[in-house]
Amino acid sequence: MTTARLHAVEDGPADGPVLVLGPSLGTDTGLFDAQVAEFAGTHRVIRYDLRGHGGSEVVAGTCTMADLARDVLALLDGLGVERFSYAGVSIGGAIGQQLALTVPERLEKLAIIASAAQFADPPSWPVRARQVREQGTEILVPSRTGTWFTEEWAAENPKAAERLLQMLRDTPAEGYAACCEAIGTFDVRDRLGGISTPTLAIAGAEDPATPPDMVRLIAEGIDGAEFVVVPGAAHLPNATDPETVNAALRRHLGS
Ligand SMILES: O=C(O)CC1=CCC(=O)O1
Repeated sequence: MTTARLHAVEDGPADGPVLVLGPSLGTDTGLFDAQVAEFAGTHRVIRYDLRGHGGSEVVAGTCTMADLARDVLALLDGLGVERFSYAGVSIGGAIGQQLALTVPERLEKLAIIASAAQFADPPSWPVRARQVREQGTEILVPSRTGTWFTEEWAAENPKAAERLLQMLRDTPAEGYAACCEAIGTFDVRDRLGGISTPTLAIAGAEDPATPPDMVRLIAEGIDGAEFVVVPGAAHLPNATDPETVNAALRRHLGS
C-alpha cells in the first residue's frame, strides 16, 4: 500500500465550497478547463492528476482503486480540506464511488461521469497494461478517436481533440499501466446500495467504453441517484459538451 504525491491545481475562492475534479485514464487536469470556467466563480475547485499522470508522482507497480482514492484523501488532507463534493470522469468516477464507500462523512455531493461500477472486460486491462509498459501510450492514440469523442466532434474541433490526445502521449507508460490494473480489479456492483451521498450519474449517448446502460446501473444501484444522458457525446462528455454537463452539475451541486 503506497500513497502517491498528487499534482493539483486550485481555482476559485479559498473559502468557497470545495469541488474536487478527478480525471480519466490518460488525461490530466486540463480535461476540466470548461468545468473550472463554470464553477470557479462559486467553488474552490481542486483538480488533480491521477498517480503516474500529468505532474503527479509515478509509483512503479500495480495499484487498486482504493490506493487511488487514498492518494486523493492524502492530497486533500495536505490542503486542509475536510468536506468536499466530487465529480470524476471514468476512472475518476470510480475513485468517486470508492470515496463514497470509504469516507461518506466527508463527501457532500457526488457526480460520476462516463464511469462504471465494474468496467467492461476486466481481463483485458492487465493485457493493456502490459502492452503499454512495452510500447508506450502512443499505441492507444489512434483508437481514442471514437472512444473519447466522436469522429464528427474531432473533425469540427481538431485543436481540442489534439490537445486531449496529447495528454495521452504525455502520460508515462508506468502511470497509465498501473491505473489499467486498478480498473481491471474494480468491482463495486454489490456495494452501490451502501452509497448514501446524493449522486448524479452522467453518460455519453455514443460512449463505447462505458455505454449508457453501464452508467444507468450505477444510478439504479444508488438510492435517489439522478441519471442524465448527453446526446452525441462519447467517453469525455464534460470536454465535448460542457454546456450540458455543466448545467447538470450546477443543478446537482447548487450554487
Ligand atoms: O480506455 C479508455 O480510454 C476509456 C477509459 C476507461 C477507463 C478510463 O478512465 O478511461
